[in-house]
Amino acid sequence: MMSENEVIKTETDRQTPKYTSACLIFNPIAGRGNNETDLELIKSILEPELQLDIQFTSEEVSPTQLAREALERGAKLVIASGGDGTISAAADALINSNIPLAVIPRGTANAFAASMGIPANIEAACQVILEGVTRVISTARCNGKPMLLLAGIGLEAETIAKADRAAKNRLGIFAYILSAINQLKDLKSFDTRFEREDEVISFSAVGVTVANVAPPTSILAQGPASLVPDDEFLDVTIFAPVSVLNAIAASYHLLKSAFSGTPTERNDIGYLRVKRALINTDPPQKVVVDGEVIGTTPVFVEAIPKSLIVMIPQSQAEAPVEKLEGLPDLTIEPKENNNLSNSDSEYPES
Ligand SMILES: Nc1ncnc2c1ncn2[C@@H]1O[C@H](COP(=O)(O)OP(=O)(O)OP(=O)(O)O)[C@@H](O)[C@H]1O
Repeated sequence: MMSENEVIKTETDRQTPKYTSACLIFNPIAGRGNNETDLELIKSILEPELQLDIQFTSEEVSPTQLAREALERGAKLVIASGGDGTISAAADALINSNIPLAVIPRGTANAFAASMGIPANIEAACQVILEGVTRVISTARCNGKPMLLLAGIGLEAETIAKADRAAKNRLGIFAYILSAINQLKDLKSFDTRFEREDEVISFSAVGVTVANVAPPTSILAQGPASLVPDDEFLDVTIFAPVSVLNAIAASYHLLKSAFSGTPTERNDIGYLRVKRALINTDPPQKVVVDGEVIGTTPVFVEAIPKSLIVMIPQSQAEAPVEKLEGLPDLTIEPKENNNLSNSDSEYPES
C-alpha cells in the first residue's frame, strides 16, 4: 500500500520525521470555541516549525476536496482541525496514501481524537504534531463513505440527528446526552437482517453499531469492550433492550464494560466481528457515520485494514505490546539465526 519514499514511522520505526510543511484543513464552525483565537493559537505553535498552507472548509467545499487538492500540490502532511465530521472527510482523501493525517480536535464530541489518545487541548494536540510519531490504523467504508469510527443504525443515529448545530452550540456535549435520554424514552425496535460472508443473522434490536474504533463514551459500540484500531475486523454491537428501564441498565452495563475491558454478558446485548457486512432493517432506519447522518438502511460496511497513517502521542505509541517480566523461571536466550519453521523444530510437520 505505502511506498518507501516518505518520512513514515511505524510502531517499529520511530525516527523523528522532518516535516517542514503541512496543509491545515480548518473547519471554522466546528465546536463552540472562538475559531479565530483557535487558529491564531495553532499558527503560533506550528508556524515556527512548519510552513502552513491553511484551507477553510465551507458548506460547499468539503475537507475531502481540500485534502485531495493538498495531495495534488504535493503536501507531505495533512492536519485536520474540526469535529469528527471534518476529520473523517479529510481522511477520505488519505486512505491508502502514504501521507499522514494529524488531528487538532475542535468539535463537540471529538471521538476519533479520544480513541487515539490525541489530547482535546489545542496546545497539546499541536505538540503531538511536532513530535511526529505515527501509527498505521485500519479504516472502513460504509455505503462508500469513509468510516474511521463507527456506523450507528437506529438509536445512535436518531440521537445524533436530533442534536443539531444550534443545540450543540448551546449545550456542547450535553446536546448529545439530552438527545440520548429523549431517544431512550421513545425506544422502537426494528427487524434486522445482518448478512456476513458465511451466514445471515436475523434479530430485533433498537440499535446496531459497527465500529472500527470508538472511545469508551461511544456506549453503543462497547459490546466487545475493547476495539483494536489496526486489525482487519469491525466490531458489531447489537443493542436490544425491550423497555426503557432495561435500556438504561444496558447502557450503564456497556459503559462499565468499556472501562473495565470486560465484554458484556447481558442477553439484550450481542456482539460479533466482521470484515464486511450488508445490513438491512424493517422499517428502514437512520444511519450515522462518524457523527454525520448519511441516510437510511440498507448499509454495506467493509474494513480497510491498515490503511491510514495517523499522528499520535508518543505515549500511545509506546504502549507495551508484549510483557514477560515477572513470569516464574523466566529465561530468554538469544538465537544464532532468526529462522523459525516447522522443519527446524522438534514437532513433526502437520
Ligand atoms: N464554513 C462552514 N460553514 C458552515 N458549515 C460548515 C463549514 N465548514 C464545514 N461545515 C459543516 O460542518 C460539519 C462538520 O462539522 P464537524 O463534525 O467538523 O464539527 P462538529 O459538528 O462541531 O463536531 P462533532 O462532529 O464532534 O459534533 C459538516 O456538516 C460541514 O458541512
